[in-house]
Order: sequence, then structure tokens, then C-alpha cells
Amino acid sequence: MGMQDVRTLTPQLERVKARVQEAVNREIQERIRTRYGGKKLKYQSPGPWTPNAAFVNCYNGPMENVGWHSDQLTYLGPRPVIGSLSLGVTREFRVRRILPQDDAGTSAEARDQSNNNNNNNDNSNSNSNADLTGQIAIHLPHNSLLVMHAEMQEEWKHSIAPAQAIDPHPIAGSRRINVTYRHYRAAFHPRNTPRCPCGIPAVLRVATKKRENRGRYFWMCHAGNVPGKEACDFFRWAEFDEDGNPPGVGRDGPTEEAVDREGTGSGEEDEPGKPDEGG
Ligand SMILES: O=C(O)CCC(=O)C(=O)O
Ligand SMILES: [Fe+2]
Repeated sequence: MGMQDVRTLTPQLERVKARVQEAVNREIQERIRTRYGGKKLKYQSPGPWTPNAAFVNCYNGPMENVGWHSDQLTYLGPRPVIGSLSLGVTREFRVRRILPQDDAGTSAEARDQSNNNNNNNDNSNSNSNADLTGQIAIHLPHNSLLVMHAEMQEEWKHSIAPAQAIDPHPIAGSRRINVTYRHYRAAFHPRNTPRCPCGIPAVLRVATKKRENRGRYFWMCHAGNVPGKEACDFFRWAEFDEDGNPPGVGRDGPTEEAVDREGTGSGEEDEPGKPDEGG
């Protein structure tokens, strides 16, 4: 998957966007009420979710798949919500919790403890749905909407597994099309985010490995993910306010138009080799 082909939303995708937006906002409110104890997560964007970009993937046949990953936070900011529409052939979406290294081999209870800052009770519930490897499989039929809530990209990984066999769809044949609606935050446009000495915008990540740093955000050199570029050792902890904005971004901060005018550009990373999280 790359970002070579960036276009404006078609009129049809605009119409669909309005419906996805309505449904996702309803789900966010429901989740805040029933899972987050009545209040949004720390760093989650306040107010209605308003997608301004969509990624489209086509899985042309049962073998095409996407490996385990989390979607990059770099342009979305912390705690992003993503609305994911499925069309055509039903495929299996798998999710699993990111297991912190220093918790490996400890009890599920200890892991739950480490995720308590969310106030949610997902941990034990979802574990009961998981198989022995901790994976949860969700079937995504034609015309279904999957909501990846605010904790998803930072505490879980997801994948689309290759399929042994599929039921052909009357229109799509053996294909599945996935449209993920996302909100690119103006404050996270590359012109507003740290640049490392090697000259390209840094990527935003969250620490998951060391217990003492878990949940902290940091910027690091992106060159390691760019073919032919050598990574430098740029690293900087990131601080955000309650709503997930970097310091200095308020009402006078970058506008939404700033994001809409320019290509967004992103990439996914597949189990990236992550250097030590900066002590
Ligand atoms: O096809 C899907 O449902 C998920 C695709 C995905 O994970 C992505 O585009 O980042
Ligand atoms: Fe993804």
C-alpha cells in the first residue's frame, strides 16, 4: 500500500462519508457512556468526529491480505477514531492486543492493570473472545461498518488474514473493497510537526515496551521506513494537552483548510523494527 494515488473524494464517497460520520459519532458517544465512564479518553479529540480523508484498499482475491499493524498516528494524532467500510466479499479482520515486552509471561490481570488508564473494561471481555494466540476474528460482510475506537491504534494491532476460500459477491466477484475514513488533524500536518536533521518529517509513535514509558508519545526519524534512506537517531518525547493537541496549538493554531488543501500522505508500517524508546 502506498500513497501514490491521492484524489479528492468522489461525490459518492462524499455521500457515504456523511452516513459514516453520523454512525461513527453515535458509536463514539455510546462508547463514552458505556465504556469510558462518561468521559472521552485523555488525548482523544473532543467534539464530533469529522473525517477529511479516506484510504481505499482493494483485496483482489482471497490471498491478498494485510499483515499485523497499527495505523500510523503521525497525521491523525493521538487516540484517533477510524470508520472502516467493507464492500464486496466478506473477509476476516483480526485484532490482537499489543503485548508489552516486560509483561510477557505475566498474568492477564497484570496486563489489564497496565491498561487501566483507559477506564475501560475491554480487557477481560475481549480476552474471552480471543483464541489461544490472543487473536479475535471479526467477519466483515458487504456494507458493514467497523469502528476503530480511540484506543485501537495504540493498544491493538489488526490485520486482514488471507482466506482459504471466499464466497464470491454478485457484483464484486472475488474482490473486497475497504474504505477507511479518517480525520487528519491540522496540528499534525507535516509542516507543523518536528523535522529531523535528515530533513523529513518525523513520525509519531506511542511507547509500548518499557513499563515506565508506556503510553508516552514520541517523535522519531522516519527514514528507517523509507527505502534508500538511512535512519538518523532523531528522537523527541511529545507532550499533548488533554485534547491531544501539541503545545501552542489553540484557537489560533493551524486551520483545517491547511490540511484539506494539501495531500496528506501516509504509510502503514508492518511490525516496524523499533529502536529503543529513548531511555
Ligand atoms: O481492509 C481492512 O479492513 C483494513 C485495512 C487496514 O488495516 C488499513 O488500511 O490500514
Ligand atoms: Fe490498518
